[in-house]
Amino acid sequence: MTDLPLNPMPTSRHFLPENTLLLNAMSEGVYGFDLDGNAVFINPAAEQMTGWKSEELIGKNIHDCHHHSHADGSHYPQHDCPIYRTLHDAIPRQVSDDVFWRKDGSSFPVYYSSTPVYHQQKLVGVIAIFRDVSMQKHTEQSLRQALAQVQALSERLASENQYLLTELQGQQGALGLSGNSQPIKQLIQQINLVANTDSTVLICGENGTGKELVARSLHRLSHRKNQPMVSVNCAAFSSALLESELFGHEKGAFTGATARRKGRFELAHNGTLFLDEIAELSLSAQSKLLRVIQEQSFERVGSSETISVNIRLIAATHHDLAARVEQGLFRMDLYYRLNVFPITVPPLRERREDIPQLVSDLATSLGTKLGKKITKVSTKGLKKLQQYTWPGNVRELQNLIEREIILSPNGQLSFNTLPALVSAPSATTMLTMAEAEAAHIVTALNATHWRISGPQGAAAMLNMPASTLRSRMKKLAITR
Ligand SMILES: Nc1ncnc2c1ncn2[C@@H]1O[C@H](COP(=O)(O)OP(=O)(O)OP(=O)(O)O)[C@@H](O)[C@H]1O
Repeated sequence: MTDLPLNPMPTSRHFLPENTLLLNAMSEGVYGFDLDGNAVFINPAAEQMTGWKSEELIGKNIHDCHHHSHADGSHYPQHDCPIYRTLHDAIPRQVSDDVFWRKDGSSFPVYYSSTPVYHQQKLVGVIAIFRDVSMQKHTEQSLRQALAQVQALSERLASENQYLLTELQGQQGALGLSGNSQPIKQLIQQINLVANTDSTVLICGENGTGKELVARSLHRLSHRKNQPMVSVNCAAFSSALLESELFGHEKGAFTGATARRKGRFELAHNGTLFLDEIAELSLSAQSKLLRVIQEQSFERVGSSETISVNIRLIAATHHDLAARVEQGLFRMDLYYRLNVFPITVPPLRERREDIPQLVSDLATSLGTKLGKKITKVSTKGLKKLQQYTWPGNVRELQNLIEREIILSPNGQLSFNTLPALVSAPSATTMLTMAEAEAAHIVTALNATHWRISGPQGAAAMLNMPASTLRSRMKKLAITR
């Protein structure tokens, strides 16, 4: 019988001899080290990653073979190596910013762990498990580069946006509202008074006077300016569609509702909701709107879940809303809810002195849009513009200037091509405003064979919606 020492010295066989099959099958590299730091076990994955064969390394100091230098090539002393530190203090470690050197002198980034191994409660060595993380590092690097590009782009966009906003403000004055007449000054004063409150504003005025521009100014001057301003043209939707447009809908709420959709109220949360052509709301939509204004909450079409929102409401109409209340077409309670702070945008014919500045500002911005530099506007032409009644207001003037710029060969606007109806009646044949307007409408009707709507109709010629033309005809008692 051979005498066995009381505490036999552990050998490599104590390194998991039963588990070598399992270790050999692992895709991570596995090294076993004895207490001197010499290799006692190497699996095939480690061989493949480093290029060193097991038989070339067993019994040798692995640190000297492929952990001798840092990634930058500087010396890596063995006592600094986390694996060897584990051999001495038995503390497990994980490292993700190191490299291993291959037999051929190249290196690869590794993630590794060093774990102490015990036999009969005595430390006998360390197991190091490592993975080649070149791919991950490469992907990480690409992602970092992509992120840096996205950040640079978004910074550029933000500064371009800031630049464009400044340009726009420079071109059109603080509010984008050209004009210096008393009515415009009063309008700007009202805007400044109410902009930074949460009060509902009702903007009234004829078509093309600048109601939407006023709404945008109110939003831009409010504390909500960095939140969205969401616009809805109530005349553009049928009453059924308008409800889902305003309040959103659940999937399957109606035929064609193939997905859940947020409504404009939800989209405008914390911002401003601009309801244009408010008079066109159906009575059913009016009562729903009233509830939202009262409770600041609503349900999506097809849902019973109540959604709360914080919204500043601005409404606009070219109709006389009070008259529509009298006619039973508009709910009185909603009218009072909307009419908290009414603003009336004056028609262009009541502020003709603004026409020169409007022409100058509009010609500059339209010239830029059309790629033409406008150098001159004839005084005779300007006078003609100031004598016209402008039923289509600033929009009509804008369209006229655009046409004139397109037709002008030399960057000079003379307005010679204006139809006869634009020229002023002589002093002896001076008409009242209503007479002039009626005459203008009748001329357009005659020219279109009394067709009101459609692209060949008088409304299109006058740059106004057919409904507006009909109501003007009614007001001015124009019949065929
Ligand atoms: N004071 C102004 N200064 C410069 N541009 C203006 C002014 N008023 C209106 N405009 C321009 O005229 C056009 C018509 O204005 P806007 O759409 O705001 O009118 P609106 O009253 O909302 O018209 P509608 O009732 O038809 O919706 C816009 O292009 C707008 O920028």
